[in-house]
Amino acid sequence: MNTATMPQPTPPLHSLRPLRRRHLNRLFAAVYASAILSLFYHHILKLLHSTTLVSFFMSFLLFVSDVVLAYMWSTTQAFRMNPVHRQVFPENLQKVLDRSDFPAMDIFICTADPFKEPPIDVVNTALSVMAYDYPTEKLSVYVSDDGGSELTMFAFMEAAKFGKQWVPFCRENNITDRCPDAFFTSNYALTPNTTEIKMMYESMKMKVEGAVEEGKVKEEYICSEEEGQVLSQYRIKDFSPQNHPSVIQILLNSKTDVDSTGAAMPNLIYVSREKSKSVPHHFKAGALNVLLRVSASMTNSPIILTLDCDMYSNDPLTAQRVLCYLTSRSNRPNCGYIQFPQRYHGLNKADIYASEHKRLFRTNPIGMDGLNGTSYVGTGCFFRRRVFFGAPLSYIEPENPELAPEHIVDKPINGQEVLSLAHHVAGCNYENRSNWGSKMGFRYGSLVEDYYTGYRLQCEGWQSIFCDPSRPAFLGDVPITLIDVLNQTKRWSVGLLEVGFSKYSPLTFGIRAMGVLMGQSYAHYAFWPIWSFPITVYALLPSLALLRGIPIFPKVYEPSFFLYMFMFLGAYGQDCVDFILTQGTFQRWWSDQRMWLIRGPSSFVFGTTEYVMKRFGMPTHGFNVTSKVMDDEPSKRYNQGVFEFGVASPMFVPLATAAILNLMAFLGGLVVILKERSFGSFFIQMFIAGFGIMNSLPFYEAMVLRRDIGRMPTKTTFTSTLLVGLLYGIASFVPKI
Ligand SMILES: O=c1ccn([C@@H]2O[C@H](COP(=O)(O)OP(=O)(O)O[C@H]3O[C@H](CO)[C@@H](O)[C@H](O)[C@H]3O)[C@@H](O)[C@H]2O)c(=O)[nH]1
Ligand SMILES: [Mn+2]
Repeated sequence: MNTATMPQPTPPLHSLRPLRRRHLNRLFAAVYASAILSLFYHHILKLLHSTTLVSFFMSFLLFVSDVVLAYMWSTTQAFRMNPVHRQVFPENLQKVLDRSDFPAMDIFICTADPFKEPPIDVVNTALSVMAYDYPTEKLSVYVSDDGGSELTMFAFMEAAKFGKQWVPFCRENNITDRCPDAFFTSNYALTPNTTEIKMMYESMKMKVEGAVEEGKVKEEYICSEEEGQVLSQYRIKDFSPQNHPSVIQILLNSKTDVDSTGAAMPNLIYVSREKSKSVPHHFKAGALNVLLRVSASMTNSPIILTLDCDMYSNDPLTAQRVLCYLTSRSNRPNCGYIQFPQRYHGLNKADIYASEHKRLFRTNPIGMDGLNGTSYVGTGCFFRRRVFFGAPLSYIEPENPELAPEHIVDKPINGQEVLSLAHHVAGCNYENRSNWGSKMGFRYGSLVEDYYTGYRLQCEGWQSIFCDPSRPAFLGDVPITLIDVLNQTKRWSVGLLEVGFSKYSPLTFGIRAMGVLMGQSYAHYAFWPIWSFPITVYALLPSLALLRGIPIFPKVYEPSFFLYMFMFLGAYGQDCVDFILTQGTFQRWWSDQRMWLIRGPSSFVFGTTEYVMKRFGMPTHGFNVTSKVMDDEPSKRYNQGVFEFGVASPMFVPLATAAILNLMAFLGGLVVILKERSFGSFFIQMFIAGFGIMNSLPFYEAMVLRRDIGRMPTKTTFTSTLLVGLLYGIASFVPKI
């Protein structure tokens, strides 16, 4: 596994170094595992000695909670056994590979809704990659528009024109921020040149945003008959996002379109696949498979980059960094993909919603990279096209040989032959009775198609590499309201459970296919939502018992008290250290653990419920696209680090309930302690309630102090207060033991 010393061609293109902290991690894992065993022993004694049904039930709830926590702890150890650090040296690339030998790349950008994903942002993403420091004629950008919208098409027609100025501008001035919006909001040098290009950008932006505001492209924006014809495809009878024929448009052709300096432009192709209400479209995975085939019919590049519409390129050298791994035969001979972390711009200082997902996108991947490679996270990932056609040693031939990864396209991309094949493979019935989605392409069956696809590829024997350069390769938007954040993780929860409880569960199939540690890493995510159980139990049970004056934890100074302390401080402490060591701050870590607690009774519980409903065939939400719109007011509050509630969502109810209950319990607990002089018996319960209060501060503020529109809706506060009353009522029937 440790391959730092493998011979490499000189000069080196990349290096790998295991982190020293792995030794400490392993030692700590052994100590902590023994503590878990002692805790279980303590639990079993308590269960055996419980005298009443009620005390048995409470002990049992706590025991199951701790079993879940221990299981999740065991899965996180896989990430800690061998974390590695990699470096690439793109400056050496051209000594090894001539620029003219760089392989061609197809870049896929997905968008699904022009009102949640502003077309001007999608355009920015596309322009940022079209301007890669890479031979332009080897780049092809394919935009998938699941929103089937003339607004997106219009935005890209404009982008094609502006791109002819933007791409050479970046190249000639050696610009680093090649996403126009990022460039124009940075501290750039004011020259006549930049002022001119800024004006062009602003004029494009105004037209595109104007069209979105109107909801349609006005006649005055349409410059030519050809443009009118393109847009007329959307204006046929019964055309809707859910029901329409395929629309494929070559907006730039690298063979014929040149930029303002006469150099070739990259290909830019717009694709909106055929949709029919009666045919399942498999959301993003379906869109990506259409792009796989459409791109095969046109360019069939051996390397594919997938991007979400909000993830713009922040480093023009990224494609070259990837070549550093793909050209040298590294220690990963079966490397199928290279994943860059999802990183974000515009986070507030404390990252109140923990949108950074540091563990998911940065800490855990270096752990998996030290095993057999990291998971696929949906965006910022470069694949070899070959991985979508079977395992490394068992190639699966697609139904049409023209789609095979080795096939060389020698026909013009705007020729009739290519176009008719492209429309054919973008048809909504094309995949019927085929291997697409099951053995070929991106895999269907989970709402987290990224996680699932990467997982299945790794089970087949493909490996991967995690590349996390210090300048982020891609930057994306974060949701800025709590409900968007919770809905996003709710969707992930549904998708993850779909994998966890499928016949390909990492626990069974995964461990057999890729070994215990890799299997455990994937199981960690598959069972992510089960964290809801211990979090909810710990949020409610100790407080209710405290209010009733029932001690449920060991007394201070009892040996098992120290066990509890060690387990809490040990797990939290290690988590905090890991977080801060990956370029984190204490403040952001605090937000991160708070969001973990918040997700428990909300996203995770509701996600699990939705999963169960789905299993029983009841209608569910599907892929609810996260909004990337930055409205002024919520944006302002987000930047000030204030939580945004605003809507009366049922997901807020358990959270507000726990917040109120913890506060009441803490105050009630003080009374109990003073009355009974029993501080020692209730210390842990007081501590838990107090910890709950510390984490609930934004909730109290939102329920009581705030008057702005983002406050907690009165309805939610009212319902939660009633619920606390109800819970307390039920608890009062419980006899004191
Ligand atoms: O029917 C659909 C639904 C979504 N998308 C696109 O999928 C991407 C991700 O959607 P988003 O709403 O931003 O979801 P997130 O939860 O932010 O995305 C994370 O989780 C998804 C899986 O749930 C992955 O696909 C993403 O890559 C990953 O960043 C966007 O570009 C969408 O346009 C489609 O193309 N078609
Ligand atoms: Mn997203």
